[in-house]
Formats: sequence, structure tokens, C-alpha cells
Amino acid sequence: MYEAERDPYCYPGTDVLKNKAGLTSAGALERFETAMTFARSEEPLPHGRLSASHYRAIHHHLFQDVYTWAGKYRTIRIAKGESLFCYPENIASEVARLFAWLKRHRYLQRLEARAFAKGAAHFLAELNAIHPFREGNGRTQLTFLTLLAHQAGHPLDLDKLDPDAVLQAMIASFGGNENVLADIIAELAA
Ligand SMILES: Nc1ncnc2c1ncn2[C@@H]1O[C@H](COP(=O)(O)OP(=O)(O)OP(=O)(O)O)[C@@H](O)[C@H]1O
Repeated sequence: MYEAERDPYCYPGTDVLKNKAGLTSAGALERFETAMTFARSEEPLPHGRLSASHYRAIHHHLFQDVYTWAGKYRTIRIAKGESLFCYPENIASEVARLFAWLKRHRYLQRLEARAFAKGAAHFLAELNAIHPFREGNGRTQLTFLTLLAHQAGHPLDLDKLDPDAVLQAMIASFGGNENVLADIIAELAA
């Protein structure tokens, strides 16, 4: 999925991420990852104040059974399709900047539905452009967004979520158009 040269996260000569179960087949790892993160997502999430450390704790919670680096920022450059994400040396400062933005905007609380959707889309687009973790960004983003929306009084109905539409909206947001993402969030919150 990711394009990374001589990726120290992978078993040599493969694109399979080193994992706690020692699985060297991509399919087996995918099944293991899905099962483990699903089980963890059924448990109560770590408490926190919607901060950067809270975000890391959520990634750690979901991926702790699979990767030793759960909850830790990546150390290599990664890209998906045309999108080259934040360089690793800038991740900590960019994450700090983004969560300071969220705090300054009072965690998007006390906003009307459309204003919430717009703010949440901006936050999500920025978070995705940073892509702080080697893997598991999408699931952590969605978990955090669900929490943020709930606390802001605009709970999301995830049954309505269309993964392909979200992917297209995320790609558009990387190119600077956050409107499609805002429309999706508004629809999920309606
Ligand atoms: N070409 C792209 N440009 C920008 N963002 C992308 C692109 N392809 C995928 N994404 C976004 O990257 C995130 C997925 O990142 P990652 O693969 O680290 O997470 P994951 O949880 O392992 O995967 P998934 O979300 O597919 O379950 C999603 O938010 C997705 O929308």
C-alpha cells in the first residue's frame, strides 16, 4: 500500500510490516490486524482531553497487540498514490500545531452542524496530511473524529459511512478541497 524504500518497519525483502505475532504473509497480518483492532475498538477508549497525547494513546490502544511502535510517530517518509505525507522530522511539531488549533477552536464545540462539519473536515484533512503513524492512520482518525463529534454534540452515524466516498474525499482534501469531506461529515452527523 505504502511506497517506502528499504523500509526498516518491514521484514527484509518484503512489504510486510514486522509484527508482534511474527506473521510474514500480508494476508495473515491483515486478518490479525483487523481482528485485534476490532477487539480493542470494542473496549472503552483511553480517556483524554482530545490532545496530541490522547491521539497517540488511541493509536496505542488499537494497535498495541500488533506493533511494538503503537502510539509512536513514524521515523520514515511515506506516500500514498500522489500524496507524500509530512516528513518524519516535522511530525511532532505539526501535530502540536494542529492540536493547538483544535484547542483554540474549543474542540469545535457549540457550533451549528455546518460549521462543525467544516471545522472537522479541516482538522481531519490536516491530520491526514501529517499521517503521524506508519500504519493505522485511517482507523485512528475515524475513532478520534467519532469522539470529537460526540463531545461537540454532533454524533456520527457510522452505519451511513461509505469508505470509497471517504477515501475520495480524503484525496481531494490533500489537494486542498475540503468541501467534499465537510459534506460527508455533515451527512454522517445529520
Ligand atoms: N492517496 C491518498 N492521499 C491522501 N490520503 C489518502 C490516500 N490514500 C489513502 N489515504 C488516507 O489515508 C488513511 C489511511 O491511512 P493508513 O493506511 O495508515 O490507515 P489504516 O487504518 O491502516 O488504513 P484504513 O483506513 O484503510 O483502514 C485514510 O484516511 C485514507 O483516506
